Amino acid sequence: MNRISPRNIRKAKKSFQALPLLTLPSTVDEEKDFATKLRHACHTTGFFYIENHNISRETYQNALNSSKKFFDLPIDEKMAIDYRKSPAFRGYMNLGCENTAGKTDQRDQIEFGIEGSVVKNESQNTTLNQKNEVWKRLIGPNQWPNDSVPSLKPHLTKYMMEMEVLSRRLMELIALSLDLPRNYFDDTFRDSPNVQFKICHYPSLQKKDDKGDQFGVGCHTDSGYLSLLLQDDVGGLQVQNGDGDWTDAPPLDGTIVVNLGEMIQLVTSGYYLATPHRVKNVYISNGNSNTRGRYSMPYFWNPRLDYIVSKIDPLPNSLNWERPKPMSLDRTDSHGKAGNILFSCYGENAFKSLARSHPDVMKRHHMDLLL
Ligand SMILES: O=C(O)CCC(=O)C(=O)O
Ligand SMILES: [Fe+2]
Repeated sequence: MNRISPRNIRKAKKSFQALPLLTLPSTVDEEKDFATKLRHACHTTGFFYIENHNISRETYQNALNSSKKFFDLPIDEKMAIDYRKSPAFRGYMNLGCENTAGKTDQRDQIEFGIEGSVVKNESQNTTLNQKNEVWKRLIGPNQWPNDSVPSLKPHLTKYMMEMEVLSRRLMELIALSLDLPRNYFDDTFRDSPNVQFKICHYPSLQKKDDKGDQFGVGCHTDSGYLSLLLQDDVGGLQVQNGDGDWTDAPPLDGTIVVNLGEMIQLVTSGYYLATPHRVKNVYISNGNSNTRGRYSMPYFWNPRLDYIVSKIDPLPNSLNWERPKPMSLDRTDSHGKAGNILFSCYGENAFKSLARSHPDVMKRHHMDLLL
């Protein structure tokens, strides 16, 4: 099979200057018109804002406020839920723990997923060692700071429940936008989809004139289907267009930023785009650089871990290409690394993506995979 380089796949993407704002339909009558707009946004930018999303202000403000309380705690209290204790990469990640394409990210964060129990190897009662079931290692419990910030668990659990409803609705609308039956993606997300949910804190730059090139997270594409981002009013998120230029995705009150991941790019044979993005740290004048900064809540809506990715084949003829078709999509730019191979099993991609960014967890819990 012919391969084109990730650089050329990027070139094949159409340029954009600003990101669209879409109003989710309230009635079935509004869906057709919405689906056309959604198709255009997913095909040309892969990144857009939504309003009328039904996530209540109370729900997301509570989630954000409780999260800020956590980040304001002394470091030893935050480290009580250190993510390195978790084979499933869950918990608090201090500054310096994460990298994108080998460069340290300037953010700290708490990682959550679906509540589960560590999967054991039945015969030996030890942690799994079959390399081909590597995705089972992502199943496990969350770490909650129940003693230090008791409100965090109920507030984030409520937020995640509302985001699940929104994600399922968006997948239904995405199916319609591709001229597919509205339940087309139901099987992909049945039982327990691999939700990843994070609260990120991007510390302020130290000085006003510190323009620099300090990134909270470097240029990357997300690995799943949908990423739904709630950001505070600080800003710093940037999106790369088809010419390689960067467009700001500033905060718009009451909206959620949606972007598409590598899996949906793959299943649509590149008709929909997984768009590269990054976050720049900014200077906040009233901030103490240790505790204040930008806060964001990215929610990643991913397939169930054992889902074998299968392309929509053929893509409906009604989908017009407004840019050249990519010749191959079995490799993409992922987490800033060119030539990232995509496995057919979604869970393997998910594990690999975390493994790359978090070598400490690999050394502590998954040494057998490194040998
Ligand atoms: O915090 C943000 O604005 C974006 C975060 C992001 O892109 C990610 O964690 O994948
Ligand atoms: Fe991202």
